Amino acid sequence: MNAREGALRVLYDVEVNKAYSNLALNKELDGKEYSQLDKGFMTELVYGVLENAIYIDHVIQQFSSIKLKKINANTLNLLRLGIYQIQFLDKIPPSAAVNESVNLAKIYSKKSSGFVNAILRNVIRNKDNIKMPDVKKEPVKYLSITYSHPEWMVQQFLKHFSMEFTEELLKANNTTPELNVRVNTLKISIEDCIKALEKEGLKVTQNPHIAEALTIKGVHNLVEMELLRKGYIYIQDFGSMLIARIVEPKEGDFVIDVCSAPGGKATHMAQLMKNEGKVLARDIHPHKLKLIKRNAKRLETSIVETQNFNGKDIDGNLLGMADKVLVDAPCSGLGIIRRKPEIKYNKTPDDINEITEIQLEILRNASKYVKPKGFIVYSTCTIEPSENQGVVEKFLKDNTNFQLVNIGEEYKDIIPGETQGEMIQLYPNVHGTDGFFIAKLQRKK
Ligand SMILES: C[S@@+](CC[C@H](N)C(=O)[O-])C[C@H]1O[C@@H](n2cnc3c(N)ncnc32)[C@H](O)[C@@H]1O
Repeated sequence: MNAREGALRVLYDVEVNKAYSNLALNKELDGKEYSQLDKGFMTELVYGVLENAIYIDHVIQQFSSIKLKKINANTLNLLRLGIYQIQFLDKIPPSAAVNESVNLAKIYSKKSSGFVNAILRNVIRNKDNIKMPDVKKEPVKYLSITYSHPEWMVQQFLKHFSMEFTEELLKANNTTPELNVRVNTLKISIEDCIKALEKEGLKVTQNPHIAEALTIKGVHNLVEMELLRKGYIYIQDFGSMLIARIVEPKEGDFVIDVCSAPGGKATHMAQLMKNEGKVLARDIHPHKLKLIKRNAKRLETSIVETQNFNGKDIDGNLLGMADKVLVDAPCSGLGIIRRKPEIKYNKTPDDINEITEIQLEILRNASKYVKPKGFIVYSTCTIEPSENQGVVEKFLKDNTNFQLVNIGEEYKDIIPGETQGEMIQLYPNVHGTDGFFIAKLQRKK
């Protein structure tokens, strides 16, 4: 098995079985004997194809008389893999890209090896003459093909942002995020952790806003990293870390995290509480509670208690009991396209309308657990205003007993970039973080 074959299998899984790219890739990497080099190359191929799939399909359609819909999944993915290497990877000789795809076609899609060969050779000959839509006449189509985002998504972004901002956002969505980790200060001091990472030959930078947040460079094998396995660090985006910081739980607090799996923010809150008090970590999916438990065990956050509970229901036993409540709501994920590029192809405009109803219902129910003068934080990893400000504004309309905390002002020391308003929105192209939204509300009495 080589990297290209592994990549083909992962792409099949993502396209046909609708698997998440990160999970499908881990499944392929797990337990198979790939070299370190092959693992890296396979990851690059999978994400490269997924990030650029609309553009690549546009190229295929220019050279194929057969419509894309009529081409079977393996043949199509072999063409995509070939074109990605020809068009985006200077280090691969184009002839090698063609030969490898043709050889794999002989195994995975026997009758189409001639077709794969013909299309890829044609692409090599015409690689600098790919026809693109005119940006002035068809801006949506141009952005959609150039940056491989579906047209409806581009239109949605253009409703809220300028052409220039949208283009920067789409570009940023196709980049690989840097590796951010949170130091688990329950087990190690920040200073000692930085020293230990540097001892492993890694380049470490401490975030200027959040002391426990580090960026590390030079990691070859994350899974084998001792500091990670032993719970000294937790992989987490800066934007995500900001959320627990804005919940700002104190030692001894009772906190409810109503949508908590896999427990990134729940364990961070327990860390900020120095393992004193209680974090009730709930989720609708029982199998995901295992992930929270595993993380809490590894990080030694002993105050995290898991519970299977649907946020669409109300728990009469907890009314007015919590000092702080976190609703890290399920969302369209338009802020984490860098990590899960398949979001671009799997989501529809209807998904957004549907999810806003659920988000509002979960927020309404969760607010009932807040003590007088207590707080509730609503966060998502999307940049779609109807799921963010839209939900909060609707909530505030019928819940006049809550008021917004001006987090742009109150937490300006930890929020990256320019001062923001009462609610904050982070963007990959502006802040270099995932596209998180955060609002904090206080119960008046
Ligand atoms: C954005 S993720 C949470 C991430 C988590 N807070 C963290 O920091 O690791 C949203 C979670 O909400 C859960 N979820 C979806 N619908 C839910 C519902 N109706 N009630 C409770 N949890 C729900 C999903 O299973 C998912 O784990």
